[in-house]
Amino acid sequence: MTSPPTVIKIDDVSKRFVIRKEKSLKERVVNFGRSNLHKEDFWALRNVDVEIQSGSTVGLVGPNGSGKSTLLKMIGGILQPTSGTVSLRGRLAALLELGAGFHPDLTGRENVYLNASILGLSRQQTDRYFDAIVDFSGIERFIDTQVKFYSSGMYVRLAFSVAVHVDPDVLLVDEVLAVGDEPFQRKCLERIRGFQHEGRTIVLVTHGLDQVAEFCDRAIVLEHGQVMADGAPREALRVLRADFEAIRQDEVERSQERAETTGAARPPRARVLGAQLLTPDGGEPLTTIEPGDAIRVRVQIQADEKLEDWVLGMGLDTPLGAVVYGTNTTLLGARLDPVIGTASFDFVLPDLRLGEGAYAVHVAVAGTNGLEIHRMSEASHLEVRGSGRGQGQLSVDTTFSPVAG
Ligand SMILES: Nc1ncnc2c1ncn2[C@@H]1O[C@H](COP(=O)(O)OP(=O)(O)OP(=O)(O)O)[C@@H](O)[C@H]1O
Repeated sequence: MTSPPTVIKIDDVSKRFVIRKEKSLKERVVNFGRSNLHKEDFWALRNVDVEIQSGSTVGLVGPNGSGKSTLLKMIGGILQPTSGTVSLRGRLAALLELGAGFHPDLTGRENVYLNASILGLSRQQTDRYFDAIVDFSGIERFIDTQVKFYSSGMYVRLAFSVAVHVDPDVLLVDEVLAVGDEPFQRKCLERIRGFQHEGRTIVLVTHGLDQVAEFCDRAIVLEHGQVMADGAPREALRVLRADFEAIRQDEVERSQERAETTGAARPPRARVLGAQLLTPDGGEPLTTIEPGDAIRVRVQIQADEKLEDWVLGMGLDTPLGAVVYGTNTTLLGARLDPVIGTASFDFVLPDLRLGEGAYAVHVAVAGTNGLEIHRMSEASHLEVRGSGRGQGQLSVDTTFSPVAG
């Protein structure tokens, strides 16, 4: 079998922006008479290589400022790379940041024609699609209003509607979809699904990781302008979650250091060392269960300083990080004695009626004031075998019968 042709080829692409910064007062005095701005190079993308095959749906994910929109704009031809090349085959339609593509002083109607012509449609072709475009957008009342008076949701409605009606081979969608209301977002996602069935190529920038898991057959994780992971969404998202966790932990540590230097009260140094899953009697390690089995989660923590007034939390997450279940010692009405050094604690979960699949166990130590001290989001992993009688995160012994009469 031959693999589908490549429609987007990003070859060793880097993008540099020049940032102008205000000089400090000292610099202004030293450089008196010259500009108050100094320039600094900023690399938004560095040596990115990506090939996207026809018919695939790719999610571009990553922390804020990691270069996702820059890469998407480069695929869309809105930005040129500083070095490297981007090539694209087929007709492209793009829904990029708000403001791109539409002229503010023109009406919605005029913008539809302008936009469609930029995307390669003749006036006659646009005439044919026009009613469908306006109908899908749901903003017919405002179609003869200048778009500068549109709300961001109205704007996106019209822009998305044009993008999906011009028969594109490649559809680029930036996060902007998120400003549409819920029914419209649903409609867009349905349309994107339709596109997938028709074998079109879609590149989606999003922070909705569940959207990536649901829609994409591939995810690319960008961080600091570089590709950190590229592959099956589940694996790529695991890398991203680990990154987020590291960023979060970094922030906690920085705020602790800040508290130290300012003399403010800071939480004690403590961390989760790990967790093991055991049979309920605590005898055997365990990795796989049947729905309805019980498990014992043994948690180890380390307190480098006396840990008082504290809370221990534990929970189960899907591979994408959605919490399926969580609890903590406050909710359970348990009082924790002060701890110093290492200590272990058991949570016993009887009758765990989880649906088939993989789950991660998270564990966190927090103060009774609610401030988290340390969290381990994948302290352990649990696999639940299924009965094949249902889907989702719950296992239910559902019965079925026709109603007589
Ligand atoms: N025109 C520009 N001039 C200077 N810097 C820019 C410009 N456009 C983007 N950047 C910078 O490049 C970096 C990447 O921006 P980009 O918008 O691609 O990130 P992103 O991953 O899409 O972020 P977000 O999730 O916040 O939308 C950011 O640090 C941003 O400030």
